[in-house]
Amino acid sequence: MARRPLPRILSTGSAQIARGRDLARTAADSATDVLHPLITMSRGLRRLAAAGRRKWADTPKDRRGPLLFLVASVVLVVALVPYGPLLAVITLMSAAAWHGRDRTPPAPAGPDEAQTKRLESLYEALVPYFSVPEDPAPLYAHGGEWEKAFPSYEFDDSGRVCHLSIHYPAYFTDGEPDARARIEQLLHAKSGRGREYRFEWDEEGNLLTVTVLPPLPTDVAAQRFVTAPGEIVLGLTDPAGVPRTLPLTFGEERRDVPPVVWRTGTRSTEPHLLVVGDPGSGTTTLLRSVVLQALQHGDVLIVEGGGTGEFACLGGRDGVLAVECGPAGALAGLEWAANETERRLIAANRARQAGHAPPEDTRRPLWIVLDRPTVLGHLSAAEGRVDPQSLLQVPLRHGRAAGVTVVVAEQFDALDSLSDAVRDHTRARVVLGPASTDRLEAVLGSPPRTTPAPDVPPGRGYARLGSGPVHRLQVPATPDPYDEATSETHRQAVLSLLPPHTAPTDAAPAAEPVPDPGDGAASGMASGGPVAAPVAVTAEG
Ligand SMILES: Nc1ncnc2c1ncn2[C@@H]1O[C@H](COP(=O)(O)OP(=O)(O)OP(=O)(O)O)[C@@H](O)[C@H]1O
Repeated sequence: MARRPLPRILSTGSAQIARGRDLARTAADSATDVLHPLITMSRGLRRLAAAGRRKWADTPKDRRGPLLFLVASVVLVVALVPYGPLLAVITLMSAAAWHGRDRTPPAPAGPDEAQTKRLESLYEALVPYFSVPEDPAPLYAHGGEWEKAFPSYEFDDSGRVCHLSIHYPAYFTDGEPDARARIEQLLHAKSGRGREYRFEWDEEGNLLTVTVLPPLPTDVAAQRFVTAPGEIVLGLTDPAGVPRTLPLTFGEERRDVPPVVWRTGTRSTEPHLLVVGDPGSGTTTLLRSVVLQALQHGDVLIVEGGGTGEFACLGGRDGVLAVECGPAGALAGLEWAANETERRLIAANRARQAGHAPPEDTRRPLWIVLDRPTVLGHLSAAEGRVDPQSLLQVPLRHGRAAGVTVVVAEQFDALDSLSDAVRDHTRARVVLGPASTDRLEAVLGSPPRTTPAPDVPPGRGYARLGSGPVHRLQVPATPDPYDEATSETHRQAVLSLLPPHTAPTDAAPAAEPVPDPGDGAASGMASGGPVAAPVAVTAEG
């Protein structure tokens, strides 16, 4: 069958639209040129009127009468003098033209002397990397023109480069990570250490863009985030990295900030999280923040290997199944969680086969949160018990389908002791604290596009969800409210997020939960869940 030609409107439409747009732009430019004096004068009249209004407002009330009289007299005299009104109009228009002139100072023509020196020094430093002797017209040569190599640049108030575009020759091996790393290190050192840089390589355009990143805000306190069920805010990041923002309160202020949101649940592609850091980097704080968010819609079992009672504030609260601090309690709790995962799977499977919706008691999300499980593994081995991590296999492998999420925090030096199941199934990753690029790559699977900063506040690091990009991260301050060093503002912020204490089911009075550093007895337990939660853990201790 012969193909019918496109209607004319479709084939020539875009050309006509483009021509029309050009005509409109030319007409607008000409009109602006012709009307320029008028625009200037009307702007001047507006400014004069505003000045008059200000003067009138500033004049004390008792002097307004004489002032009005003076103005009226001047108007009368001008009106009576020959050619007075004409002269007055000419004077007024001249004054308006003078006041309405464009007063924006002309942009500086180029960099000043010190800035030029910096750019020259950067250019010279790049010459050995971006030139080869065979190049007949090298873009980079000693004593060459840096203006051609750096099409755009910006300086901060301290006179250091904060943005730079760099053209490089097409033969530079920008696809090789080592070659890139050499250039990035050099630029980092020459542009000023102690700041974080982002390097964007445009391989098609042979253009490298270097941007200095402002520090992420550290004044974000724990608070309720506006998120959907199953979404967990890990922290804040750069605006360029994520598609959405969250309205957050900073004391009295409210600001929209870009968050790193981790989606959990049955549709999540990264159903479990691993957090790694050095001591004091803020891993426990991140876990506390995750637990407070998880408790909004689910039940949480907490296993604390550090034994410092940093989750004591959560003991005995609604939704907190147990806070376990020792090997015996941890093993009992994790065994229960593994059985519960299997039970949920079987129940959901049976319901599916019968053509029913999954039963109600399999739908409430269950969270298993472990802080430093390798310590418990060590203690368990000493007592001749199994490693608690071995009980995580089922929740890690089948948790996604059963609504069970596992969160593990561990220190760098114990990473080797993490089980294969933990390493294979935790596809959401966070690294906190100062870490070299190699360490970051080892945990996140990809280096960040930014240079790691040498000094970072607690809670600062990087996050990567699955195979997505590496984001800079600042965790909201969620300290232990029972810690004496915690400020009153932060204590109140965390306390306000805690669920209410679980109503006692027997006559025993509700006691304030105290972590038991001894044999692993549960420090605070409650049956907040719809199924037989590890109350047995409590009884067995
Ligand atoms: N995001 C944060 N914002 C502000 N302060 C934080 C943040 N994260 C942690 N801190 C502070 O840093 C200190 C250490 O935090 P945290 O206990 O969470 O670290 P950690 O990595 O678990 O180390 P450790 O295992 O030694 O306890 C605490 O005083 C805590 O209040």
